[in-house]
Amino acid sequence: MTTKTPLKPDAEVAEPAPEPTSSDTMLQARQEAMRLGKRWRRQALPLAGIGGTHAVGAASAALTGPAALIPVAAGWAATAGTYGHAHKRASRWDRLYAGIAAAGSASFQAGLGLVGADGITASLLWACGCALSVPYWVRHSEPDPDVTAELAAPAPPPEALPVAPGTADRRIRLWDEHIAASGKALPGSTLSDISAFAYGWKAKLELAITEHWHAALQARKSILSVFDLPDGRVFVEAIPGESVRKARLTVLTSDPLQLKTRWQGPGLDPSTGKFPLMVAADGQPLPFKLWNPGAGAMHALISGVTRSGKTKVLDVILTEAGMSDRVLPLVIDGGGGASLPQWRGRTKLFADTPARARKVLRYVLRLMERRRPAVERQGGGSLEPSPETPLIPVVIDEAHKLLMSDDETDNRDVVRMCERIVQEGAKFGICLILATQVPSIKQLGNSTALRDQVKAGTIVGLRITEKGSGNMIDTGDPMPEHLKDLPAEFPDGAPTHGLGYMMTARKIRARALLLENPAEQPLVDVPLDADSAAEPLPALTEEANEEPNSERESARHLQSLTEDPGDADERIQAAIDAGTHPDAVSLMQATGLTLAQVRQALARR
Ligand SMILES: Nc1ncnc2c1ncn2[C@@H]1O[C@H](COP(=O)(O)OP(=O)(O)OP(=O)(O)O)[C@@H](O)[C@H]1O
Repeated sequence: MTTKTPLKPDAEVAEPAPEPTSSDTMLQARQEAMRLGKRWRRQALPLAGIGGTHAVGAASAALTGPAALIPVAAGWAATAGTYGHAHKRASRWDRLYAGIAAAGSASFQAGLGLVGADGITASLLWACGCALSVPYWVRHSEPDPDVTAELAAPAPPPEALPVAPGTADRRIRLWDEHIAASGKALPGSTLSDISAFAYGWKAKLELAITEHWHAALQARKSILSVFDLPDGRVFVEAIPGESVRKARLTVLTSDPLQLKTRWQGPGLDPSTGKFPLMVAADGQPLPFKLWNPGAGAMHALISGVTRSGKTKVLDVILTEAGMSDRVLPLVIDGGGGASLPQWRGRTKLFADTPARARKVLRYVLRLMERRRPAVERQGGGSLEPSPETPLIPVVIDEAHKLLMSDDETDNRDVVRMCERIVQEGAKFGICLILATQVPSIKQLGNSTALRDQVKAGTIVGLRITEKGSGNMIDTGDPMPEHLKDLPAEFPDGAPTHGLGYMMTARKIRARALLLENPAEQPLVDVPLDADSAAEPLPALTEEANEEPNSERESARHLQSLTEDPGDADERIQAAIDAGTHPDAVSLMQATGLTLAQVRQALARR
């Protein structure tokens, strides 16, 4: 029986190599020398220069009479030519270096020509030349690329071929087929940079030319359907600074917001004024800003229906504030002391009736005046929160109860006071943090000033129940979903307390951090700055006849707040200039002043 040895392909049958001849060896040596010469020619240049100088000097020394000048003249000419070449293309320092090298070479040529190139002068020439070459070598320490070796190296394997259609990521296939195809929700769009995270995946979305990323927001329901997901699992957000055709897509395969995320301890960063308040659907924390470094205190509005979790949001804000060495919060509980009971006795001022609320607000307005000289002393700008000048956030829970007026209650004085705080307080380190049931101007006492200033700050929108009520949220970029569409329960039946949106750069569903018992947290006793401390604290104890609900008393309060009656006069003049009929009622409606103020102002005219 015979065994067959497998046949090798023809190319693999090796021929015996022929013996190298001496001319081959010479050729190889020359090629190697040329290769090295090409690679190291820059570094060898100074040595060639020193050698040339040596040769010129030696030749001149060997000759006698005027003939001795010929090599020196030729050497100087070559040196001058070299210097001229270097000078033309070099920087200032290179020119200086080339000049020193040329002068050195010429001097040595003359010196050697005069005294002869004996052992001492030649050694001196080489030693000085090498010393002079050191900066040049340092500068050209990198050899020239070894092109010859690179050409001789085997070619790298070709890059992997693109993935054949049909074998790409399943998500891209679904996208291309059901979203990006012609006639579908986002024709011509592409999905890229897909990355997974603990609860799903993210991708970069690029829409067809002429499209805006808002179109992707509209296509959210189609995307949910294509990826077979329940509502509230797809988010489209703008990418700051990128083209309007690009957006970030977040797809949740599970919902991390279903789990409560507990507050982890104080996180206020004094350098940014921020602390984490909510956790977004992709697991990222969303910070709340108490102040903007360099730009003053930030106002805020927290809104949501009863049991949506807004008091718990205030608990986190108050705890972060109370544990900081540069924040001194004041509390007004519009719920009669039942909304924020854990803060009674734990803040410098705690007001639980409308009359006490007014006292606190008036006190805050006086603090603004007390702090005015400090702002002037620092030459304008805003007071930066510090242990010496603490930020004073005035937190008002159930603020709508104190701001809205009806037939029986006139709260316009409270609105005026709050307006002044939001309009002027930021630079004095004083801000207003309001909690209402609905993010609407109506709940802010129909004050456009309050609405505008609060909108410029932070809005936390928790669940609401009526569509028309979210009019402070439905502006700017469209929301991924209306706050009224937020579910009351998660699929497992657990309530969605704390679920909502923070109107910051990221519009993504989020849930507030939960702090069960704020009373357990140790607070820092922050003293007021000297200017503010001079203002006596209001006594919040007396009960009798506290309610200034009558028109007369409201007007008196307003009058006390308007130090300059010219303010009312200016408003009235502006309203008349704008075409308002000059009767007291029309002017009252147009200016927001009380009837008494309007009458007084008209009497002054
Ligand atoms: N972020 C959260 N995570 C989990 N549970 C929360 C969260 N926020 C609030 N809750 C729970 O929801 C319930 C209601 O919260 P909270 O009192 O803050 O609501 P509210 O909107 O202020 O209600 P009300 O207007 O009636 O005062 C509380 O039992 C609280 O424990």
